[in-house]
Amino acid sequence: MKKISSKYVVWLVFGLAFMIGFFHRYSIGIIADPLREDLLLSTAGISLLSSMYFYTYGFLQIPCGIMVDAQGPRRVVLMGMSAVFIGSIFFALSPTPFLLYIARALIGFGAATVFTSIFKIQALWFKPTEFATIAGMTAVIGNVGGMLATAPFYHLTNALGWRGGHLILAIITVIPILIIYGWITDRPPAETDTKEDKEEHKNLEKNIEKPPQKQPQKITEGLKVVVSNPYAWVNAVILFMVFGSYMSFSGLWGPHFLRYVYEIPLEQAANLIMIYMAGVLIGSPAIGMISDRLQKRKRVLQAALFLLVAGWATMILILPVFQKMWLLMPVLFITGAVSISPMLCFTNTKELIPQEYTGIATGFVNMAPFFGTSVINSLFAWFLRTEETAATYQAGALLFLLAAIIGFTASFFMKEGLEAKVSKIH
Ligand SMILES: NCCCC[C@H](N)C(=O)NCC(=O)O
Repeated sequence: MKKISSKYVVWLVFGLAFMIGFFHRYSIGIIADPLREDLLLSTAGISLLSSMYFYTYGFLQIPCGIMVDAQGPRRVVLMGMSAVFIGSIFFALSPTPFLLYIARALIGFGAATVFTSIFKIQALWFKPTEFATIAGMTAVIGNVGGMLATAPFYHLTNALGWRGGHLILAIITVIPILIIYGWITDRPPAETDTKEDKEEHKNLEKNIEKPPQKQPQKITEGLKVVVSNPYAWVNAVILFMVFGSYMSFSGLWGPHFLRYVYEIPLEQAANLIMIYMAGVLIGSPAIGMISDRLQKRKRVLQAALFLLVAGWATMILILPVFQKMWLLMPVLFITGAVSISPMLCFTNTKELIPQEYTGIATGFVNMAPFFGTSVINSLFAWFLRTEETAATYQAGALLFLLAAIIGFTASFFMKEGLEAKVSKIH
């Protein structure tokens, strides 16, 4: 069977898998009420059900990265998406909460394989000078999945119920499985029709299809290379702080922070979070593109993190004094746009680690945002332990400012890695 030779189509198919995984991440909130009614789940049970995904996803990042480097992204994603498929069917048919938890963990396990795989695909198919742009687009495609899990999923489950909704998700999951199985290779195929592809593949010669390496000593060696690299740790710190705050703000505390501190109804606050998310969606590819154009990761990230510090300071300390809503909107948008800038940390890590270990490196740094979110969420809750007021929300939100300052400071310890890669290719 003739294989796909367009890097954009390959990326898009892996992107669809990433989108499906992201969809599941945010899908429980919408179906919480019917789940409560049908399976008598308590609020704690709903929260555990949602968390099952995050725990498996976070903890499996390194093992998934190891598998990706050893087996190649194609096989790993085929296995992962099959787990998502089976998990979705189990979820849809589950007669008891226990089976529902197992199904959710299976979905989390499957979804966990995709991020490290898509980064490996990007490393094998795209030029180093395109990497940050395509990584930014990957974040967009994931977030679109997250957005589809809101109103559109609400309407779907209204029409078909939560079981029907999950059966539809299972059917959609078959699409990337079939395309990846039949038409996609890990690396650009040696045979290709178009002149552009031939030219491009000549530049990425070392990536041309060859069997993946499987030696076990490679795994230990890869882990050693990644964990002993101080710059991978710097990137992990930035991701822990900045993505931890981003997920904590957009996923949990943001609406209530705006509601109390700006004295607005919760519905308006939730709409304002959409402005922050619009910033994320536009900022992600824009920052990647700027970084690729300038061929700089560190400087671009520093500039973005400086704006992030300014954005949080304005939103938390300055604007509440004046209560100017028309000023809050652009500040939210800009803060969202620069909150996603640490996507450059994945790119930077990939550039500092040999390509054969891109999977392990991506998995290693991608654990940080998940731990960051749980730590920041808990610390924020500590500020609200006695009462929920504008003052306690403002105090909790200072964590975001502090995290941005730490992230900005850490960015001075980054090492630029793109120049070396570009000079090797030309
Ligand atoms: N709203 C969730 C934040 C996700 C951060 C980032 N865009 C991303 O894709 N991270 C990798 C992942 O595995 O989620």
